[in-house]
Amino acid sequence: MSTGTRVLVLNAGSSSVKYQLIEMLDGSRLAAGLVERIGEPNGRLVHTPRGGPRRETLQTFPDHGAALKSVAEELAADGVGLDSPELAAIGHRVVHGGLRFTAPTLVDDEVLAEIRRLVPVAPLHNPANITGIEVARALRPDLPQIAVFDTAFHATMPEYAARYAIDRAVADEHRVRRYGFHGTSHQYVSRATAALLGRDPAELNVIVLHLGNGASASAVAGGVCVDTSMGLTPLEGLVMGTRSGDVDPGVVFHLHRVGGLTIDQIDDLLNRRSGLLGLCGDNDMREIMRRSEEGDAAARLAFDTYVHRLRKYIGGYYAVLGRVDAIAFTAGVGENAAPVRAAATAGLDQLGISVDPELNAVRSGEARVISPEYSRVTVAVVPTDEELEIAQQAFALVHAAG
Ligand SMILES: Nc1ncnc2c1ncn2[C@@H]1O[C@H](COP(=O)(O)OP(=O)(O)O)[C@@H](O)[C@H]1O
Ligand SMILES: CC(=O)OP(=O)(O)O
Ligand SMILES: [Mg+2]
Repeated sequence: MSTGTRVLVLNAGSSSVKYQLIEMLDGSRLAAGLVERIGEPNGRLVHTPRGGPRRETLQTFPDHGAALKSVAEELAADGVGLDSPELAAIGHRVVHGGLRFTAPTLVDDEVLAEIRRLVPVAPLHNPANITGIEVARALRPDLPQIAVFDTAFHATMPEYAARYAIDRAVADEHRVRRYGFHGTSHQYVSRATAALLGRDPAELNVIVLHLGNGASASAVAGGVCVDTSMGLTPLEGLVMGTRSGDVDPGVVFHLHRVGGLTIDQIDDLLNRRSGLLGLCGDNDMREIMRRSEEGDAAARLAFDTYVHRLRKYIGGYYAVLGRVDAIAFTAGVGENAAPVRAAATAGLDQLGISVDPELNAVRSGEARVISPEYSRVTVAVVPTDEELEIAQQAFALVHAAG
């Protein structure tokens, strides 16, 4: 077994790779960075070494392989290269683990083949995750490559929450059910919320709202996921940057039969050209808030539609849980967009949900409570840290195996 104490975490997205090199002895970041716009002419790599100034590289990264090679060079330049004996494992975010992968898993050829088999149900994500694993494996074939799945935390959902009400035999044959995603974040944030409140996660009921590019809500009862908004694929649920979230499946039939769109065109429409982008031409919440403050009607509608869907899930999960102790906002929008938090919780005092405008306006990278003392439900902003969670799970597996 490796005696290393560091884990490199790769979170490969469709056009980006986020990475962190973490020292597991104290959880500190030795380096962190992001490669974005992979495959486009104006690619960008931002690398931040521990303690040092961040370095930016503007160049074209034709594919994920090229991006990861540049990441390896940046790490080597800091003296913490991929060849370091202190590296214990490489942890990979893998979005869809299907029915089989409900725990962190050491990747071999057979596991990789199963992750590839799941590409049709995570077309935006699993292909990039696979590339990340393949490139990392080529660079360090001797190191354990460990996959940590977005779906894993949701495997505890009761069957009545996971099932769609469609013919059971058909559903079972094709493994059609709700899997849920962003599980690593929901798990981390629900625990961090308990820590913020000084409570035992086992006795806390939390609604977690992960609002990033993809967005999902979950109901977590005593540390266990009991429902989540994403489904067979990361398309169901909340309004997202470019994804529609919930639509009547009849919309698909109609667009095909009457609108003449092919299934692939509808897939592209709902996954890449809908959500905030489809409603107003922008998928960045900052831009949408700026435009709507200037009175732009399309941006205002996009904001209102986004918030309305969010409120429906908050109400729904309130009923699912029966008793809610905390609501936690996380990810890019949840952590930064105070107007979204305010609008999503406005007028819910009857449910014991209140937000203090001054606390809500505070900008900080720390977990913090934004509800007043009298609010029965604690509303909080709890920054997610999927990379740390992935590193911890990967490191624990390496040690358990050793
Ligand atoms: N200061 C901010 N105010 C409002 N929204 C923000 C802010 N910073 C980031 N965001 C939003 O966060 C989103 C990205 O969230 P993030 O969690 O980083 O996404 P992902 O990890 O899914 O790529 C973007 O759509 C952006 O609009
Ligand atoms: C599953 C998912 O939607 O992930 P992301 O938010 O990274 O797109
Ligand atoms: Mg994210």
